[in-house]
Amino acid sequence: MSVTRTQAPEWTGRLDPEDGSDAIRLHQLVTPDAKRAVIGFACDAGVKRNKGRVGAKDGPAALRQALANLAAPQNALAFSDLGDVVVTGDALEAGQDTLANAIADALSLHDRLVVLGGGHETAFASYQGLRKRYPDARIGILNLDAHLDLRLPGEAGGSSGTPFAQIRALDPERFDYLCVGYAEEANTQALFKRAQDWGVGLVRDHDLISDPLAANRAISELIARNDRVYLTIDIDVLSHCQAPGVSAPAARGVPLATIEQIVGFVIAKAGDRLALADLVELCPAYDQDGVTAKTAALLARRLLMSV
Ligand SMILES: N=CN[C@@H](CCC(=O)O)C(=O)O
Ligand SMILES: [Mn+2]
Ligand SMILES: [Mn+2]
Repeated sequence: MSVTRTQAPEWTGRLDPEDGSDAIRLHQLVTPDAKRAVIGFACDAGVKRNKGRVGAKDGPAALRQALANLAAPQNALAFSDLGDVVVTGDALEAGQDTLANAIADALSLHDRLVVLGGGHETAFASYQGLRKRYPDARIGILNLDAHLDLRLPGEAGGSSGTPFAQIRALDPERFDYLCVGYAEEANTQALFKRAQDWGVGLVRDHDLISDPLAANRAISELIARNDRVYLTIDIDVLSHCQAPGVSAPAARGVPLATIEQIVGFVIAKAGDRLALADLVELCPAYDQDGVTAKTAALLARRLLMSV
């Protein structure tokens, strides 16, 4: 049972020199001390404690691989790779502490950091890292997820199902949480009751299917009343066709184009206030043709490359 930091791997991928200097892919943009950065959280402990199917520990490597060959956009931005925090066995709390400290340090050097999970226990570390960097800020939490993840920690402690209850326990007065894309049948009434008691904003998957812009007003309001926005994307918010490689695939899910629209909207509205985002629950062992990693990489690319 231990926590280690590993160096960033070397990024490699396809090269197209015959097409000239504009034929750039993301692996060619990785450089130290860039404004944007990624860091990985290689951890199975949260999903294991939550009785899910494990494999999220391999998420960061699969995401890097899927990112590497994506084409760079016009006006591409360089980004840094800060390596991984690796949790072996059940050392979840120590891993979350290490990641939170790494995030707080990174946010003084980089203007946007994208954390590659890990299960949704990543979020408890992400939030604490952002809070350490900005102790006095009002932080709005936007979670794109089929699940509310408001379970209470059990005897073993937190898990991938508890991050937002744990965040609230740190400071109930300042808790400001909006969950977008939840599936009614994937959350018990106990969790909905808790969400109501804690003033959680909710936008249902069905509402986003009939109107892709259904969450935009609630998102605008969240951004307007906070100094910082923490965006956390649980890839199981998408349908199992788009995201089979997760612990808990969604039978229905929100369409990818709608999630892309939402991420673009958050970036445009929040600007510099969106300093931290994470992508969680990718489980490569169940990922047919790497489609889930490719999907998650589209979202990570947008977060890294957009101003
Ligand atoms: N990260 C959270 N996951 C879901 C998992 C549900 C399931 O395994 O079916 C939750 O706890 O609600
Ligand atoms: Mn989740
Ligand atoms: Mn989920």
